[in-house]
Amino acid sequence: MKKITIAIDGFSSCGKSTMAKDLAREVGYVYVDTGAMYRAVTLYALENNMFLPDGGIDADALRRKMGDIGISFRLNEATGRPDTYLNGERVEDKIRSMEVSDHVSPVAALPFVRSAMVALQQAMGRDKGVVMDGRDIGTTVFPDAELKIYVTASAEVRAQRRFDELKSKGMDADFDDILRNVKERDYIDSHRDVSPLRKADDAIELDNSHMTIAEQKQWLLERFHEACQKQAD
Ligand SMILES: Nc1ncnc2c1ncn2[C@@H]1O[C@H](COP(=O)(O)OP(=O)(O)OP(=O)(O)O)[C@@H](O)[C@H]1O
Ligand SMILES: Nc1ccn([C@@H]2O[C@H](COP(=O)(O)O)[C@@H](O)[C@H]2O)c(=O)n1
Repeated sequence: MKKITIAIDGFSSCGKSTMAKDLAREVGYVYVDTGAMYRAVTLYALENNMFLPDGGIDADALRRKMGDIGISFRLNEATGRPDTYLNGERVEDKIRSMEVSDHVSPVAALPFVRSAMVALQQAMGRDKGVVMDGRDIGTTVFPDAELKIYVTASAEVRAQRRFDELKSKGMDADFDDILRNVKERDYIDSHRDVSPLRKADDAIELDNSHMTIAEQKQWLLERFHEACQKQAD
């Protein structure tokens, strides 16, 4: 069967990567978490003191250093999932911190950051057989993807899911703080000039507010088989 490209976009913390990883594993495709790439650039900027005292980013300093930022994924044998590496260091935990979450959207709005990440993502998906999740995969990275999904859920449901996740990992979590971050990122991501978050015209919308993980996995698998069938006809 010919491999296809699957683009999963949507708001923060709505379950995109959970769905994407599950599907990739089920059908033997490569999974790419593009949010992790923007998070890695943000971590680099934080660790290299590129944020100004007022919280803004020193864009010129980051632009000069873009060539020094190496982002890659390596399969974690224990989890069976890819981990994110920044210049050879495994940064999977660091990039999920609240500090990175609080700084990532302004970094991801910078045109030179986006063009560098989009080029990497297009190279990763060149041979198809990829499930990629993010904000602009169906609109900018792979506008010709055979299957595009746009996931939504209420901000409160999403914040609760993230809160539960952090608690279950034994990490500090404050619901109001998470809700504020989710809403703030949604706003910046959907209002930036370059590739704002929006549903591609040909994307299938899924509101998973009242779905279980197992139900959304099954739903996506069905959409995958339909898209493959359409491709074969
Ligand atoms: N249908 C669901 N019901 C309950 N919890 C869910 C559901 N889907 C995902 N989750 C949980 O919600 C949390 C956020 O999911 P996930 O990380 O997949 O979202 P995301 O959209 O990829 O987020 P981000 O954009 O921030 O990377 C995870 O803890 C995940 O296990
Ligand atoms: N294709 C993408 C993916 C992500 N972003 C930005 O990164 C932030 C973190 O992404 P998560 O998926 O890990 O939540 C996100 O809020 C966006 O600002 C992006 O711009 N494009």
